Amino acid sequence: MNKMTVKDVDLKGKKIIMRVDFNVPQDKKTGAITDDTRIKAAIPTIDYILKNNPKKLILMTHLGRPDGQVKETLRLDPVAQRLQELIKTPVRKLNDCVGPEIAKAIDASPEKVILLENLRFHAEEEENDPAFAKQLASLADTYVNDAFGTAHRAHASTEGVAHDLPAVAGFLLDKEIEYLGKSLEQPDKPFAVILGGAKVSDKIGVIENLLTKAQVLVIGGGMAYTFLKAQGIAIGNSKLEKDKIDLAKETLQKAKKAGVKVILPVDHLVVDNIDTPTKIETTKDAAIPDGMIAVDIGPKSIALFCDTLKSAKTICWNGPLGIFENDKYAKGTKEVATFITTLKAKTIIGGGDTASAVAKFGLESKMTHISTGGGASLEFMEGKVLPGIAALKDKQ
Ligand SMILES: Nc1ncnc2c1ncn2[C@@H]1O[C@H](COP(=O)(O)OP(=O)(O)O)[C@@H](O)[C@H]1O
Ligand SMILES: O=C(OP(=O)(O)O)[C@H](O)COP(=O)(O)O
Ligand SMILES: [Mg+2]
Repeated sequence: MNKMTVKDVDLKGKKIIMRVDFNVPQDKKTGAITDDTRIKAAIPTIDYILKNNPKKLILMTHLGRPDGQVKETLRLDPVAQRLQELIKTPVRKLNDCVGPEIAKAIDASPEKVILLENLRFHAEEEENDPAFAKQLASLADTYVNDAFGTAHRAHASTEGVAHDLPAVAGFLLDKEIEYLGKSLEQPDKPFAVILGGAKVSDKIGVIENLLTKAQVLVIGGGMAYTFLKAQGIAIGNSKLEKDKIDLAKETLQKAKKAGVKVILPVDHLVVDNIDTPTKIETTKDAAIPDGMIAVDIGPKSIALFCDTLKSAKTICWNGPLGIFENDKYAKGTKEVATFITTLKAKTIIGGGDTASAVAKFGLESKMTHISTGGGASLEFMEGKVLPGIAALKDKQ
């Protein structure tokens, strides 16, 4: 990567502000962190900075999508607690991320490592508001970006702040770009992409560009139902992105023209209620009965997905194929994940939740690479310049 890193700047005696992606999966009921991969992934950079005697290391991240409001369940206290355990160094967690009181609290903190409160409690973060970015910048002397998972967002903490301070990359960002760049430049063919998950409107747009790279596209999870609807198939109350139906239709036509094989689920596990189901059934075909919600792909789809993937030489996967957090809805994701580990193929997994699924099934060491970024790795794969990376200083 042609960007300066923490190794290229003087850290001693300086206040360093570092954007990390600690947007970790949490248990819906208790708020407990269910997977700390993203916290662990930032530790090499944190350790390196601390070894170089900075005055302070100020960490900042978002958690979830609170949409500019303070949401008690999305405060970062559990993240600070886990970070402190992992780095074996005390962490001071503050209750906001900007303002004179925060600047004072940082200076007064006996702890060297500070974690600011969830950036997305302020709408200005996602608006990339220059005044908000300046407030963040005013807390430090140097900016480090190690948030690969959020590098596709042009937000105040990932892009704006880089205009106000010397801005360099951390080791995770550098490593992710290096790896994905090398392995996806000329992937061994057939190259298959598996797309699932819940961020349909965010990620459906990447497919068009992927049609020039991949030979096979397997679509499951929350991503599948907008495509099935576009084909006139009944989807009950399953996840639907209404204003993307036309885009899904066009995408399917473009894929046909480009000769890219698109595989969608042919059966599903459906429930009447996600959290408290009284009915759990497998459909006989792709159609979903009225009032029912698809929570996983069905057994015929598992077989079809595995059969489609068996000859792939490179597989990139973002987005679980069902609501795997619930063991009853995890079979599709688990079986396909297990199957691809048996292939002679390069397996690249990306995304906070997909990585967490792979960890839950104990398959981490059997995949070729696990990236901390889902949307970020998809946009990188498309060939887009990620704004969080573009804003950093070029190597001289
Ligand atoms: N059929 C489905 N309906 C609703 N949500 C789903 C479905 N299948 C998967 N999901 C959800 O998608 C979420 C992850 O999506 P996303 O954030 O896009 O993936 P990643 O973090 O790997 O990039 C998971 O929390 C999972 O429960
Ligand atoms: O979890 C993330 O992305 P992912 O779900 O695509 O892996 C990142 O932290 C970005 O979060 P966002 O999609 O709310 O901007
Ligand atoms: Mg996610």
